Amino acid sequence: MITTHNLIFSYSDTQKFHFPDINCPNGQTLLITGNSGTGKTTLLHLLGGLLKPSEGSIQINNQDVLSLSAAQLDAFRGASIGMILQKSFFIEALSVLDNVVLASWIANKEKNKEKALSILDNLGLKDHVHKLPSQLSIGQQQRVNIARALINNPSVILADEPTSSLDDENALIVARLLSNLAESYQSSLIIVTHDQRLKTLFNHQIILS
Ligand SMILES: Nc1ncnc2c1ncn2[C@@H]1O[C@H](COP(=O)(O)OP(=O)(O)OP(=O)(O)O)[C@@H](O)[C@H]1O
Repeated sequence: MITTHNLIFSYSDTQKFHFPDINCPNGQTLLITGNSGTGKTTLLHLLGGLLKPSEGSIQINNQDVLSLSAAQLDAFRGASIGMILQKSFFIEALSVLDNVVLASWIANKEKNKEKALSILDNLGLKDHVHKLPSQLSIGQQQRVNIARALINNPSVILADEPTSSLDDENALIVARLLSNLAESYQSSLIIVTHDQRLKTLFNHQIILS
Protein backbone atom coordinates (compact mmCIF):
# COMPACT_ATOMS: atom_id res chain seq x y z
CA MET A 1 0.00 0.00 0.00
CA ILE A 2 1.45 3.35 -0.99
CA THR A 3 -0.08 6.76 -0.35
CA THR A 4 1.24 10.26 -0.87
CA HIS A 5 0.02 13.64 0.28
CA ASN A 6 0.80 17.03 -1.22
CA LEU A 7 4.13 16.11 -2.86
CA ILE A 8 6.07 19.11 -4.14
CA PHE A 9 9.44 18.96 -5.88
CA SER A 10 11.64 21.31 -7.89
CA TYR A 11 14.88 20.87 -9.78
CA SER A 12 15.22 24.68 -9.97
CA ASP A 13 13.46 27.92 -8.91
CA THR A 14 11.70 28.15 -12.27
CA GLN A 15 10.07 24.70 -12.36
CA LYS A 16 7.95 23.45 -9.47
CA PHE A 17 6.00 20.18 -9.60
CA HIS A 18 2.92 19.80 -7.42
CA PHE A 19 1.83 16.17 -7.80
CA PRO A 20 -1.69 14.80 -7.30
CA ASP A 21 -2.09 12.57 -4.25
CA ILE A 22 -1.66 8.84 -4.80
CA ASN A 23 -3.48 6.01 -3.09
CA CYS A 24 -2.61 2.55 -4.38
CA PRO A 25 -3.73 -0.37 -2.16
CA ASN A 26 -2.11 -3.81 -2.14
CA GLY A 27 -2.80 -5.79 -5.30
CA GLN A 28 -3.91 -2.75 -7.29
CA THR A 29 -2.33 -1.22 -10.41
CA LEU A 30 -2.23 2.56 -10.87
CA LEU A 31 -1.32 3.98 -14.27
CA ILE A 32 0.27 7.44 -14.31
CA THR A 33 0.29 9.08 -17.72
CA GLY A 34 0.99 12.54 -19.06
CA ASN A 35 2.85 14.30 -21.84
CA SER A 36 6.62 14.38 -22.03
CA GLY A 37 8.11 16.63 -19.36
CA THR A 38 5.11 16.56 -16.99
CA GLY A 39 7.20 14.84 -14.31
CA LYS A 40 6.30 11.16 -14.57
CA THR A 41 9.83 9.85 -14.03
CA THR A 42 10.42 12.50 -11.37
CA LEU A 43 7.34 11.29 -9.47
CA LEU A 44 8.45 7.66 -9.74
CA HIS A 45 11.88 8.58 -8.38
CA LEU A 46 10.24 10.42 -5.47
CA LEU A 47 8.13 7.33 -4.71
CA GLY A 48 11.23 5.13 -4.84
CA GLY A 49 13.19 7.42 -2.53
CA LEU A 50 15.72 8.33 -5.23
CA LEU A 51 14.69 12.01 -4.93
CA LYS A 52 13.40 13.89 -1.87
CA PRO A 53 10.39 16.21 -2.15
CA SER A 54 10.58 19.74 -0.70
CA GLU A 55 7.13 19.19 0.86
CA GLY A 56 4.66 16.38 1.37
CA SER A 57 4.58 12.83 2.67
CA ILE A 58 4.96 9.28 1.35
CA GLN A 59 3.69 6.29 3.29
CA ILE A 60 4.42 2.68 2.35
CA ASN A 61 2.61 0.15 4.55
CA ASN A 62 2.26 2.78 7.29
CA GLN A 63 5.98 3.61 7.19
CA ASP A 64 6.63 7.34 6.76
CA VAL A 65 9.36 6.94 4.15
CA LEU A 66 10.65 10.52 4.40
CA SER A 67 11.42 10.17 8.10
CA LEU A 68 14.03 7.46 7.39
CA SER A 69 17.77 8.18 7.44
CA ALA A 70 19.72 7.54 4.22
CA ALA A 71 20.93 4.15 5.47
CA GLN A 72 17.44 3.17 6.71
CA LEU A 73 15.97 4.24 3.37
CA ASP A 74 18.47 2.08 1.45
CA ALA A 75 17.52 -0.95 3.54
CA PHE A 76 13.79 -0.17 3.27
CA ARG A 77 14.02 0.26 -0.51
CA GLY A 78 15.85 -3.05 -0.90
CA ALA A 79 13.25 -4.91 1.15
CA SER A 80 10.03 -3.17 0.14
CA ILE A 81 10.34 -1.55 -3.29
CA GLY A 82 10.96 -3.22 -6.66
CA MET A 83 11.94 -0.81 -9.40
CA ILE A 84 11.67 -1.58 -13.11
CA LEU A 85 13.52 1.08 -15.01
CA GLN A 86 13.15 1.98 -18.66
CA LYS A 87 16.53 0.57 -19.59
CA SER A 88 17.80 -2.78 -18.39
CA PHE A 89 21.03 -2.60 -16.43
CA PHE A 90 22.40 -6.13 -16.21
CA ILE A 91 25.76 -7.49 -15.19
CA GLU A 92 26.56 -8.71 -18.67
CA ALA A 93 29.05 -11.38 -17.57
CA LEU A 94 26.43 -13.08 -15.37
CA SER A 95 23.66 -15.37 -16.57
CA VAL A 96 20.02 -14.33 -16.49
CA LEU A 97 19.56 -16.50 -13.39
CA ASP A 98 22.55 -15.03 -11.57
CA ASN A 99 21.41 -11.48 -12.37
CA VAL A 100 18.12 -12.24 -10.60
CA VAL A 101 19.81 -14.05 -7.69
CA LEU A 102 22.13 -11.07 -7.25
CA ALA A 103 19.13 -8.82 -6.55
CA SER A 104 18.15 -10.96 -3.54
CA TRP A 105 21.77 -11.06 -2.39
CA ILE A 106 22.02 -7.26 -2.48
CA ALA A 107 18.76 -6.83 -0.54
CA ASN A 108 19.13 -9.48 2.19
CA LYS A 109 22.41 -11.37 1.70
CA GLU A 110 20.50 -14.47 0.60
CA LYS A 111 21.15 -16.30 -2.65
CA ASN A 112 17.63 -17.42 -3.35
CA LYS A 113 18.21 -19.54 -6.44
CA GLU A 114 15.06 -21.68 -6.19
CA LYS A 115 12.84 -18.64 -5.96
CA ALA A 116 14.65 -16.93 -8.84
CA LEU A 117 14.10 -20.03 -10.97
CA SER A 118 10.44 -20.18 -10.05
CA ILE A 119 9.83 -16.50 -10.91
CA LEU A 120 11.72 -16.80 -14.20
CA ASP A 121 9.67 -19.90 -14.98
CA ASN A 122 6.43 -17.97 -14.24
CA LEU A 123 7.60 -15.31 -16.64
CA GLY A 124 8.10 -17.83 -19.43
CA LEU A 125 11.90 -17.70 -19.30
CA LYS A 126 12.62 -21.25 -18.16
CA ASP A 127 14.66 -22.06 -21.28
CA HIS A 128 16.73 -18.89 -21.04
CA VAL A 129 17.96 -18.85 -17.43
CA HIS A 130 21.53 -19.91 -18.27
CA LYS A 131 21.93 -17.48 -21.16
CA LEU A 132 23.60 -14.10 -20.93
CA PRO A 133 21.17 -11.14 -20.91
CA SER A 134 22.59 -9.92 -24.22
CA GLN A 135 21.43 -13.18 -25.83
CA LEU A 136 17.77 -12.37 -25.11
CA SER A 137 15.32 -10.24 -27.07
CA ILE A 138 14.33 -6.83 -25.66
CA GLY A 139 10.97 -8.21 -24.53
CA GLN A 140 12.66 -11.13 -22.76
CA GLN A 141 15.15 -8.75 -21.12
CA GLN A 142 12.25 -6.68 -19.85
CA ARG A 143 10.80 -9.83 -18.26
CA VAL A 144 14.14 -10.49 -16.56
CA ASN A 145 13.93 -6.93 -15.27
CA ILE A 146 10.53 -7.77 -13.83
CA ALA A 147 11.86 -10.97 -12.21
CA ARG A 148 14.63 -8.94 -10.60
CA ALA A 149 12.15 -6.42 -9.23
CA LEU A 150 9.93 -9.20 -7.80
CA ILE A 151 12.54 -11.47 -6.20
CA ASN A 152 12.29 -9.76 -2.78
CA ASN A 153 8.45 -9.77 -2.63
CA PRO A 154 8.26 -5.98 -2.67
CA SER A 155 5.22 -4.22 -1.20
CA VAL A 156 5.46 -1.69 -3.99
CA ILE A 157 6.52 -2.16 -7.62
CA LEU A 158 7.45 0.99 -9.51
CA ALA A 159 7.75 0.65 -13.29
CA ASP A 160 9.04 3.40 -15.57
CA GLU A 161 7.87 2.98 -19.18
CA PRO A 162 8.05 -0.83 -18.94
CA THR A 163 6.48 -1.32 -22.38
CA SER A 164 7.58 1.61 -24.51
CA SER A 165 10.36 -0.31 -26.27
CA LEU A 166 8.13 -3.33 -26.98
CA ASP A 167 5.98 -4.19 -29.97
CA ASP A 168 2.19 -4.27 -29.54
CA GLU A 169 2.00 -7.95 -28.68
CA ASN A 170 4.83 -7.90 -26.14
CA ALA A 171 3.68 -4.59 -24.64
CA LEU A 172 0.29 -6.07 -23.77
CA ILE A 173 1.84 -9.32 -22.52
CA VAL A 174 4.28 -7.50 -20.22
CA ALA A 175 1.64 -5.06 -18.92
CA ARG A 176 -0.85 -7.85 -18.12
CA LEU A 177 1.87 -9.99 -16.60
CA LEU A 178 3.00 -7.18 -14.31
CA SER A 179 -0.53 -6.44 -13.22
CA ASN A 180 -1.36 -10.13 -12.61
CA LEU A 181 1.84 -10.60 -10.62
CA ALA A 182 1.11 -7.52 -8.51
CA GLU A 183 -2.31 -8.94 -7.75
CA SER A 184 -1.03 -12.39 -6.84
CA TYR A 185 1.86 -11.00 -4.76
CA GLN A 186 -0.51 -8.39 -3.26
CA SER A 187 1.91 -5.62 -4.18
CA SER A 188 0.93 -2.08 -5.18
CA LEU A 189 1.98 -1.54 -8.79
CA ILE A 190 2.56 1.93 -10.18
CA ILE A 191 3.33 2.26 -13.89
CA VAL A 192 4.36 5.60 -15.36
CA THR A 193 4.10 5.74 -19.12
CA HIS A 194 3.17 7.70 -22.18
CA ASP A 195 2.32 4.40 -23.90
CA GLN A 196 -1.22 4.96 -25.17
CA ARG A 197 -1.70 1.20 -25.59
CA LEU A 198 -1.91 0.72 -21.82
CA LYS A 199 -4.71 3.23 -21.25
CA THR A 200 -7.48 0.77 -21.97
CA LEU A 201 -6.02 -1.92 -19.70
CA PHE A 202 -6.24 -0.26 -16.28
CA ASN A 203 -9.15 1.29 -14.41
CA HIS A 204 -7.12 3.39 -11.99
CA GLN A 205 -5.30 6.23 -13.70
CA ILE A 206 -3.83 9.63 -12.93
CA ILE A 207 -2.93 12.08 -15.69
CA LEU A 208 -0.12 14.55 -14.96
CA SER A 209 -0.34 17.96 -16.65
N1 LIG B 1 18.10 15.95 -13.11
C1 LIG B 1 17.37 16.96 -13.60
N2 LIG B 1 17.78 18.24 -13.45
C2 LIG B 1 17.03 19.27 -13.92
N3 LIG B 1 15.86 19.12 -14.56
C3 LIG B 1 15.41 17.87 -14.74
C4 LIG B 1 16.14 16.73 -14.26
N4 LIG B 1 15.44 15.62 -14.58
C5 LIG B 1 14.33 16.04 -15.22
N5 LIG B 1 14.32 17.40 -15.32
C6 LIG B 1 13.27 18.20 -15.93
O1 LIG B 1 12.06 17.96 -15.24
C7 LIG B 1 10.96 17.85 -16.16
C8 LIG B 1 10.24 16.53 -15.93
O2 LIG B 1 11.11 15.45 -16.29
P1 LIG B 1 10.63 13.94 -16.21
O3 LIG B 1 11.72 13.10 -16.76
O4 LIG B 1 10.16 13.68 -14.83
O5 LIG B 1 9.37 13.99 -17.19
P2 LIG B 1 8.55 12.80 -17.86
O6 LIG B 1 7.10 13.16 -17.76
O7 LIG B 1 8.99 11.50 -17.30
O8 LIG B 1 9.05 12.94 -19.37
P3 LIG B 1 9.20 11.83 -20.54
O9 LIG B 1 7.82 11.28 -20.83
O10 LIG B 1 9.75 12.62 -21.69
O11 LIG B 1 10.17 10.78 -20.04
C9 LIG B 1 11.55 18.03 -17.56
O12 LIG B 1 11.33 19.37 -17.97
C10 LIG B 1 13.02 17.77 -17.37
O13 LIG B 1 13.78 18.53 -18.26
